[in-house]
Amino acid sequence: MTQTNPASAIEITGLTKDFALNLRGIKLRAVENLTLNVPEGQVFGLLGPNGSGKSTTIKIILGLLDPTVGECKVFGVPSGRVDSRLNVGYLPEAPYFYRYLSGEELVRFYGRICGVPKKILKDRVREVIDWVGLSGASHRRVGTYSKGMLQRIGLAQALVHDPRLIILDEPTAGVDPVGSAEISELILKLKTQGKTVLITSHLLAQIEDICDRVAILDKGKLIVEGSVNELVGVSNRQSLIVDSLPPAELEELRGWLAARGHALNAVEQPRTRLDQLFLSKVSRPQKGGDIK
Ligand SMILES: Nc1ncnc2c1ncn2[C@@H]1O[C@H](COP(=O)(O)OP(=O)(O)OP(=O)(O)O)[C@@H](O)[C@H]1O
Repeated sequence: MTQTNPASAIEITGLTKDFALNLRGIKLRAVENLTLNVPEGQVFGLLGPNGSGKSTTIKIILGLLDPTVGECKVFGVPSGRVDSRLNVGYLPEAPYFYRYLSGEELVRFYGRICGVPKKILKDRVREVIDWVGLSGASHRRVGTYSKGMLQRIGLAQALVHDPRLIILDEPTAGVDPVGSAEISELILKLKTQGKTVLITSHLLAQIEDICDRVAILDKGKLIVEGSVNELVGVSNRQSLIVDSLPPAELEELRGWLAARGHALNAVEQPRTRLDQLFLSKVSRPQKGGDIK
């Protein structure tokens, strides 16, 4: 195995992907000259509007599609090679699971496909199902699971072979805010275990909360890439949160700042975020019960 950059989980260089649309040679450029580095051990958000090339990029990382131009390496191994996938777990955008299998049977099935040794498979399956909070429902048929439970069992199948890189395509699509917050918590736990997570999501507040870095694609091109703190922080301003001031004292403060050459730019009532309000009001489901 040739290891080019040990600090990179994914290295994409000059990647272009064209799809042939018809026999007359009309092509659609889904990804154009993309260069991207996903550092190992970080949560990385791949963002962009519908049709911007996120899923195409993921399929190339997974070796499901070949690049037209450029290259993609996973832990230093070209993504077209089968061994590049040994350390990758994948939760597709709309996973299709065989509905008559129980959660446990499903995860065991994927564990066998991924080569988890037989003697540890049973314990490993229980461990990951417990980890995603589905122990109490592991014998239920997957066809009876709610959307949130399906995403959790999908996460369990992606983790069963203990991969170093986990790719999650829209893991919270259609999941309610409680389920969504729990998936965010699981992603952050994966990070504390040293895993690399590549996630796509249209829930930008969630991405901001959990990602170290993000890349934004538009029409197949990389528009922005960087650390979330650098991208959304405003470096030349500060917020001070104080108890409510009577108008006279507020004017005094404004004058005090003006005398020192500073402006009081905004006086606002702090607001809680709607998702935090929602989470503080609704009950969390019992583990293994009707998890949403
Ligand atoms: N197999 C294919 N054949 C032809 N065109 C395709 C194919 N797969 C994707 N495309 C086109 O490539 C472009 C990028 O699609 P892609 O699915 O990568 O976008 P996306 O960012 O994942 O979108 P979404 O957020 O809707 O999932 C789109 O214009 C899409 O129609």
